[in-house]
Amino acid sequence: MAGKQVQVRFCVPDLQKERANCSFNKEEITNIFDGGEHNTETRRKLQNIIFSDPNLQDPIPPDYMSHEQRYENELRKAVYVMKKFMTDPQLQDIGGGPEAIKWMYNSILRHAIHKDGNPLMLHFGMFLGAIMGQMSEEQQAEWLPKAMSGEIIGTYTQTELGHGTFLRGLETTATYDPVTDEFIIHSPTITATKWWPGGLGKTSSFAVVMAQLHIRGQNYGPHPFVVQLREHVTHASRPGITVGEIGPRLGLNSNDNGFLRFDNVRIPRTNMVMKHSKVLKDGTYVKPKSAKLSYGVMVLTRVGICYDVCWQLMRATTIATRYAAVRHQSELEVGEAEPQIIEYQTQQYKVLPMIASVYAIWFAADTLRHTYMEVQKNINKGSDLDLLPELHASSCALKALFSTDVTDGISVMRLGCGGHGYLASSNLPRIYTSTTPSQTYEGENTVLWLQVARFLIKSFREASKGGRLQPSVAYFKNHQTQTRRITDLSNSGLVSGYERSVLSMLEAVAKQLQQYSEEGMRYEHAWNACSVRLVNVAKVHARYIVCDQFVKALAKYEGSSGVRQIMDQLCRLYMIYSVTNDQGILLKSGALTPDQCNLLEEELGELLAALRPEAVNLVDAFDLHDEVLDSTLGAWDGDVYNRLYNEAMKSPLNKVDVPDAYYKYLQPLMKSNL
Ligand SMILES: CCC/C=C/C(=O)SCCNC(=O)CCNC(=O)[C@H](O)C(C)(C)COP(=O)([O-])OP(=O)([O-])OC[C@H]1O[C@@H](n2cnc3c(N)ncnc32)[C@H](O)[C@@H]1OP(=O)([O-])[O-]
Ligand SMILES: Cc1cc2nc3c(=O)[nH]c(=O)nc-3n(C[C@H](O)[C@H](O)[C@H](O)COP(=O)(O)OP(=O)(O)OC[C@H]3O[C@@H](n4cnc5c(N)ncnc54)[C@H](O)[C@@H]3O)c2cc1C
Repeated sequence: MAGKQVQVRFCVPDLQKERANCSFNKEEITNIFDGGEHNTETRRKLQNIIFSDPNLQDPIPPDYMSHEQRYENELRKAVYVMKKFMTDPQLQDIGGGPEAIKWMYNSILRHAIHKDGNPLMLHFGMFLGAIMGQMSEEQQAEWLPKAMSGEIIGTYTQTELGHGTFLRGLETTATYDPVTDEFIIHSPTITATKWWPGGLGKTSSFAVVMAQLHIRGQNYGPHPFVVQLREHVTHASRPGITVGEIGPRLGLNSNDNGFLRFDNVRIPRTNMVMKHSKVLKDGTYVKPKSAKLSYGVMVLTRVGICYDVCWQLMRATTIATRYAAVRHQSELEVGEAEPQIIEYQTQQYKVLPMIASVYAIWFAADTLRHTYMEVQKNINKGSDLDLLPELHASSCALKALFSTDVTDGISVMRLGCGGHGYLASSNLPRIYTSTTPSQTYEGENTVLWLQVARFLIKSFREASKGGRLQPSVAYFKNHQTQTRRITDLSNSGLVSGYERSVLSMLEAVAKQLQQYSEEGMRYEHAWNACSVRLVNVAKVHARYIVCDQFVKALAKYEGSSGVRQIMDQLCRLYMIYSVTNDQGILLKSGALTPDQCNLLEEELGELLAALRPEAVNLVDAFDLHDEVLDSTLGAWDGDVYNRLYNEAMKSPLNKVDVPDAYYKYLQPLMKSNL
């Protein structure tokens, strides 16, 4: 919706009623998701400035624009935002400049400005991420100011036509020529063509390129290099560079995801990204502390995705919950007025566990972010990298779990809005199409689950030998002495049920791996033959992490009793929702009995009823501006039917009563049948 309005405080009677009684302080919850009162204040100031700026509005709804118009419109806004942040005095007051742009693009506000992708997204995300996280200090001094000011625009090009997942299989080469002190970047085959990177097609003048490093005939594996793709000023693609856009996609079509080929393009040796590995002038290769440090930008982005999908779930739950309070349908009692659909327990079961999931995701993402910062600190200090496997496994687990949960959750929110949820103006289709690729990019989820399983199996074997365990698998140490069944159904009891199920699943799959090996199967094939089970155990371990973090976050919470109480209920709901969904697994492992499952299902119904009166207040507490929601069904005022009608009026087909197509096609047909 091309919204012009700012927050309207009128709301329909259904929502007035929902908002009349609220048992908790909404602002306290808003502050949690902003990361503190100060951030809430900054965000609100920022959104007031941004949303009242006519230059950041869309001239027509993007759904009615062509591919080129969408790209141009988003690029116009992205560049305007950059200029505005550099010059607008109102924004200097709240800390304008490049850091603030980065802050804004790493917040939920980016979804309000750019409705379906942003050609500069990769610049602010992975290009700057590679400069700041992967370049030496001298390199940063050279590249960072140019990238921050927009003098150069960059992207991150790793995936090729032939290989996305298997990085060691990348075909682009960077061959060192000691005579000229240059690397030669080359795409030897069609499958070596870089394919997918955001902002690559028409926007970026530079790229971080992942290529196999060759020195004197030896391959040192994939490493990052900075390559200039387009000329300054004219922006023409440079000699030896073939670059363009890859065409329409399921969503995110305002971005210019691109392809790129190199024909023996020479770059200075110092364009190799050299914080971790280096190549000296004489061709000596200096090894990094860990070969996987060059994968660091991906790890950072996986952490970012956990937050990003959480914002998408906040948007979808806000829309579906408000709509469920406004929509009346069918009857609970024959002859009575049609109830709000949120009165149906099945509707509550759609929205409330997803609201609880927002909290669960947020707390686990926060812990992951702290682990990331800890590892970064250690890398910068040059200290040991003990926590690197933990960070890798947890970031893979949570990125895979949250991207799946949220994509599924958004789909449930859309279905929960009936037919209107299918309309573009509800914004649920676009929220879905811009979230579902997070299951593929930054590591295809099945592949990430298998990385988690690798870590689990290794840790399980370590535990059996009494070895050192990383924090997320510290619970493995008890596995030989523990009985399987849990006796109490408290939150910590249920967390323990997950632990025991993971251990039981691991025990079984480790046994199967062992058996295959003893039968003479090579380990890799035994692994493949067990991989469905391995993925399953990785998923249960990930759910364990999230449940455990939710319980721990609440144990530390020091806010008001009202907020504490509602979060306790949400945590309990998340636990029971998860356990009852996974009951087959918990029953099979012997952690739960059927009677215990019945008790939990009863409690689930009670929790839904207890939380139902707070549903609208809970989503209000996310404090999402109408521009962030961009939805006919989810706006704060709940004026759903007028909004739906007004949006329909914007369809270009409604400009005339009888369209030209009638005269061209239909009239001849209808005439001939007269
Ligand atoms: C936002 C929108 C924009 C989107 C952008 C993109 O999509 S950009 C494109 C995004 N593209 C993708 O995301 C591509 C996804 N693919 C990949 O990330 C990798 O190819 C891989 C991780 C699947 C395998 O890598 P491999 O074949 O090199 O490794 P291996 O399996 O042989 O394991 C060897 C050891 O390395 C360990 N280890 C591995 N990674 C890490 C790490 N990051 N840190 C630390 N450790 C790591 C692993 O645990 C194992 O340890 P162990 O057990 O020996 O102690
Ligand atoms: C919207 C979008 C934006 C993107 N942006 C960028 C970008 O900016 N920069 C960039 O470099 N890339 C980008 N990508 C590419 C993305 O990172 C890759 O698509 C992703 O890593 C998956 O790789 P693939 O496409 O080669 O899939 P494949 O690896 O070919 O996966 C296909 C199937 O094979 C299975 N499979 C593969 N390997 C294994 C295995 N070892 N074990 C079991 N199953 C396996 C997978 O599970 C999957 O089911 C983007 C992709 C999308 C969709």
